[in-house]
Amino acid sequence: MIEKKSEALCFGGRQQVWTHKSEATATDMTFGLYLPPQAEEGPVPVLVFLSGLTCTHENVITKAGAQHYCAEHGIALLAPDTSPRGLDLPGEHDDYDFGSGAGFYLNATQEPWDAHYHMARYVRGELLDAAEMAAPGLDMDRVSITGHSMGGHGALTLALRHPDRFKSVSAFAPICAPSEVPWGEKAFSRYLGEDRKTWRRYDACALIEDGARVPEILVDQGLADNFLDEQLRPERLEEACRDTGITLTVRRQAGYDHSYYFISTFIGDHIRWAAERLKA
Ligand SMILES: N[C@@H](CCC(=O)N[C@@H](CS)C(=O)NCC(=O)O)C(=O)O
Repeated sequence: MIEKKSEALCFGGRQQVWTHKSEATATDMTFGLYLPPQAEEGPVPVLVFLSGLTCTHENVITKAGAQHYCAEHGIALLAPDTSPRGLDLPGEHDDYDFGSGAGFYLNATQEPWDAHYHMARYVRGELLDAAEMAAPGLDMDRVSITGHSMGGHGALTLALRHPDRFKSVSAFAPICAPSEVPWGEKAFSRYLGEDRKTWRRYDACALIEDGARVPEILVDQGLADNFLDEQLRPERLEEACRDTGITLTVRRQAGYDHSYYFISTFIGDHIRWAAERLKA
């Protein structure tokens, strides 16, 4: 069952919000879906945007200014939530970087998180199925992925793990090596347990070191981002990609911070980059 919660006209297209029941999370899930004007005429490709810590489906659809570029290129934007909602697991709402708003796009194996926190499975499967149900005009053979911070980590790891599913991947200020930084160590040890070997499939650098490949990656990173050195570490991704055949472009943007002001400045480039690959 899927229910439309809202719809508004935006740059000639439709910005919608939908809610549906998810088996992966065993909760209701909400997502934003922007249908560009071209969706009235025929199937359009889809760009998934995964948001960062503390976000819901709403941040990117209200703050990134993406709809203008999606309308220009005839691309739908699919924006899921960042965690299951409506639960009250022990400690779930205590910290901004763990639990609600911080699902880390993985499949938890540790109690009590393993009953609900399956955001990797959700994004890869049910989210795409629900979007297709919401808008049968979407071309689900042409799907790309991008994201911000924790969502950049999600985009990189999902694309590396499912290179046939996603036609391209890019990221804004991604957590490049979560196993090696405080945000990732905290989340992974609680969701996945203390055995660090199990963390590797949710760490972009480890996945590449273990042989996962995508043809190319675009990253934008603000140099005035407070989280750059402690949490994000784009230089680790550059190291991991060296001599692998992956064409990595990291654009270091002087003066930009971690916020949606940074994202809205460069979102047009990421949508165009995805459009070129979705339409190739
Ligand atoms: N300590 C910060 C960290 C959270 C943060 O910066 N979140 C980023 C993603 S990692 C974000 O997109 N926040 C929501 C927004 O700016 O709209 C806070 O709680 O606001």
